[in-house]
Amino acid sequence: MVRLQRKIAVVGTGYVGLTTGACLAALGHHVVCADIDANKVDRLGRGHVDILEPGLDELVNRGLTAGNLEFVVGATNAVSPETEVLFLCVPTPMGADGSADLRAVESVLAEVGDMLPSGCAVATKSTVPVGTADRLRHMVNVPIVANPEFLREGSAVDDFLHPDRIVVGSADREAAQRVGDLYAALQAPTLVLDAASAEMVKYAANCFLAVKLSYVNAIAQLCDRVGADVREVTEGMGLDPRIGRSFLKPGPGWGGSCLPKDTNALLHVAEQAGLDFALLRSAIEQNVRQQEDVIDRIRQACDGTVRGARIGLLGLAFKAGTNDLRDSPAIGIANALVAEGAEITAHDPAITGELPGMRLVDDPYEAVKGAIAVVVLTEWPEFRTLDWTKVAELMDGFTVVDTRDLLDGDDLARAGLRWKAIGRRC
Ligand SMILES: NC(=O)c1ccc[n+]([C@@H]2O[C@H](COP(=O)([O-])OP(=O)(O)OC[C@H]3O[C@@H](n4cnc5c(N)ncnc54)[C@H](O)[C@@H]3O)[C@@H](O)[C@H]2O)c1
Ligand SMILES: O=c1ccn([C@@H]2O[C@H](COP(=O)(O)OP(=O)(O)O[C@H]3O[C@H](CO)[C@@H](O)[C@H](O)[C@H]3O)[C@@H](O)[C@H]2O)c(=O)[nH]1
Repeated sequence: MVRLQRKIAVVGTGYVGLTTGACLAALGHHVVCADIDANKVDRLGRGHVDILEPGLDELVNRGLTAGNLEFVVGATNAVSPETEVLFLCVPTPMGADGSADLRAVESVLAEVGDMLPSGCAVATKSTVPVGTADRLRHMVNVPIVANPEFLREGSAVDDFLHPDRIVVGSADREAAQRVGDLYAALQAPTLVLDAASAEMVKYAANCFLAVKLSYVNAIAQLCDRVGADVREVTEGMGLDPRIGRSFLKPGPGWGGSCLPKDTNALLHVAEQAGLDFALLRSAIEQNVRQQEDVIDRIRQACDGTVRGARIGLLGLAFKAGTNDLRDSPAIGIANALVAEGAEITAHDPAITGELPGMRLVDDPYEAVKGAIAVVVLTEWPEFRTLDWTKVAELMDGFTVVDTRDLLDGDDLARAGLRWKAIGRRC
């Protein structure tokens, strides 16, 4: 029997909102989740989860069955006189000038601003620029608490239930503490800060990760030029606990729904504050160069031009374990190849349907058939165990560009294929 604890409203049922709602319900709270997308609400209400997140489906269905997780259309329908915390989990996409677009956040606050009961708090889980909680305080009759979320796609439920830290920040410390208390069962270190610092933690963390990746991607490029092996180099770096082993894997560039928009948003915040954040700008520029470098490697694999060349792509999601294509480097690279006249056939185990400009197939061997070059763009483990002799027979060329350093070069060599990985001796 679920012990009903606090009455929570969650607005936005995407990666963050649905995970938050389902996990808080699993912790015993009564949660009402709202979305503007009536079709999504209808499906969720019947237990259908459309995003790929291990464990989420089960938690949603458990909450529905227990009766402490509900789905409604529209933020106002999630609010009741008993609501204690309203979580904002709506998108904050990148605006034309790089800044975070806060229209969804503002529109929800405008909708519910007057109807929140006293004693309630609004918690922003959406990633919002520093100063947002203070700037929007006038829109609601209750305190706003910045409560950034650090979950990763593909491990959202596990990350939510086993967080490294809980960060809450507000001008009203008592309200911040109340929001922090919701997570008490998780026994995570909890930082109670002012709102600006809490908002800054989120950007500072994501941008640090992006800088780290741009750095390691540049090191991989350099390894290629000087004859070093980036896998050995990063192993040597990662053993230093001040550096750490994670986020040291070179790739086709970092992507996804967060890092690209959050780096641009922080750059914009810095510009507004009169700071030339050259380091961050440079990390963003390196990321563009990384993708251009991959395209160049593909051109070389096709004897200098991709015009008219059949290219097989393995992986389209921005990383393995998700079906999210938002700001995926693989999509950027595929589109650039299409624009140069390549004929693209792509396979991703998590993606079905149609994508503009390319043929999407549900069999990896179909994707490589007749290809001059094959390119691994997402590190799905199943690509590692493909029958490379069969791949070699199906291909018209013999180069496999492995942007994730996923494959075993010896396996490919035995099949008569040429393996090209960034920064690896091959
Ligand atoms: N995706 C992540 O891994 C992640 C992690 C941490 C933080 N964040 C941040 O969380 C926020 C949400 O990200 P997401 O990936 O969950 O987005 P998402 O696009 O997956 O989901 C957002 C949901 O909000 C709904 N929505 C939009 N406007 C609405 C409104 N006015 N009223 C009610 N619902 C509305 C949409 O229909 C959608 O279902 C962003 O600010 C993002 O930066 C995302
Ligand atoms: O060693 C690595 C690690 C990651 N990546 C790439 O970096 C990008 C981001 O990966 P990841 O951070 O795992 O994805 P997200 O799910 O977008 O999570 C980030 O963005 C979220 C939204 O803000 C935060 O909550 C998370 O803490 C933060 O890790 C992807 O393109 C990955 O392929 C690499 O190339 N090499």
